[in-house]
Amino acid sequence: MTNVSIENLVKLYPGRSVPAVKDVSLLIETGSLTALLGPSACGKSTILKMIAGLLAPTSGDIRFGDHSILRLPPEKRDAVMVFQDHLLFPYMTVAENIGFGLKMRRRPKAEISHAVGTMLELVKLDGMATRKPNQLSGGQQQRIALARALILRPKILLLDEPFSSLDANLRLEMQQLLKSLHQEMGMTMLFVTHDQEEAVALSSKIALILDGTLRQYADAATLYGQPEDLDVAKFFGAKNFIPGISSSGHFECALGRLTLPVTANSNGSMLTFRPENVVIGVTDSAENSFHATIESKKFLGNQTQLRLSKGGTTFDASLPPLIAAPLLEGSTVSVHLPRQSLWALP
Ligand SMILES: Nc1ncnc2c1ncn2[C@@H]1O[C@H](COP(=O)(O)OP(=O)(O)OP(=O)(O)O)[C@@H](O)[C@H]1O
Repeated sequence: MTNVSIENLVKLYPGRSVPAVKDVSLLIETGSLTALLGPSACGKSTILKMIAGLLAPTSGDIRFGDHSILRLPPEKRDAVMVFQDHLLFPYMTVAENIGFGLKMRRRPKAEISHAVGTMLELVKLDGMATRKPNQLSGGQQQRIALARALILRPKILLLDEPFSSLDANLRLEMQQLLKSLHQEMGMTMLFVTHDQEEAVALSSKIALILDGTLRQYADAATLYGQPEDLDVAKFFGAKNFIPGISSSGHFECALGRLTLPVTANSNGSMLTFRPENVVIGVTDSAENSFHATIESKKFLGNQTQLRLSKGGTTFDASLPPLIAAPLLEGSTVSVHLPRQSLWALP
C-alpha cells in the first residue's frame, strides 16, 4: 500500500490567463477516505483528472509512494475514476459491465466470474447480473459503476461527485454504502464534492479548495472549530464575526475581554463562534459570561435563531425551539461563550 502525494500541482488550460489549479500539494494517506471539497469551478475535477491521467499538469508532480506516475498512461496508473453520470455500457449486462476491466486485462473467465459475484454482493445487487443498465434505477446504475471500478482494486479510487444526480434519500444510502465499502476493502479513496455535509459525513480528512488553491486540509472538527481564515470559516457556515484584538490568551472586543482556548491564534483580529455553541440562561461559569439583549427571534423548524446585541455589536445563537419558547424579543438574557467554542481568525 502506498501514499499518494500531490506536489505543487498547477494546471493552466490553454487560452486561459489564470490557472484552474494553483500550486496544490496534498498527501493522501493509504487507506484513507478523503474529500476534495469546494464550490463549482474551483478546480476539483481538474485535480482528479490529473491523478487519473486524463489531463497533464502544467507543472508539479503526482507520486504513488516514491514513484512519479506522470509518465504513465491512464490504464497503467492504478487510479480508477467513477463519474457522476455513470457511463455504463448499455448493450452489456450488469455482470459484463462489472467484469469489463478484468476482461480487458485478460484475466481468466473463472476469476472474472468469481470477482463479479463478490462485487454484486458487496454493492447489494446480487440477482441482477443478467439485467441491462436501462432495466435499473439511477441508484442501482451508480452501484454498478462503483462495482466496475472497485473490482480492479486500484491503488486509489477517484470519485467525481458520484452521487450528485441522486435524490436526497438515495444519496444518503449511497454514502453509507461507500463508507462501508471503504471499511471492508480498506482502499484509498478520494472523492470530489461541493457539498460540505457530504464531505463531513464521509471522509476522515477534507481538503478545501477555493479558487484553485488548497486553503485548509484537516478533519471536519478542525475545519468547523479552527478554520485558518475567514473564507474557510464562511465556507463551513460560521456566522458570528466580531472584530477585536487577541493578546495573551484573551480577545478584547465589544463583548468584553473573553478568554480564548490555549490553541487559539495569538495574532487574531476577528473572533468567531458558532451559534449552536452559545449558552443562554443560567451558567455556573463567570468566565466569558455577560448579558445581552434579544433583538429578534426566528423559528426555523428544528431550531430557533436568536439575534442578540451587546455593546453595539450583534451575534446569533441557535437553541432548541422548546428552550427558546419562553425567551421574549427585547428581554435581557445571560450569555455564556464556552472558551473551547471561541476561535480567533488572523
Ligand atoms: N478543458 C478546459 N478548458 C478550459 N478551461 C477549463 C477546462 N475544463 C475546466 N476548465 C475551467 O477550469 C476551472 C476549474 O474547473 P473544474 O471542472 O476543475 O472545477 P470543479 O471544481 O470540478 O467544478 P464543478 O464542481 O462545477 O464540476 C473552471 O473555471 C473551468 O471553467
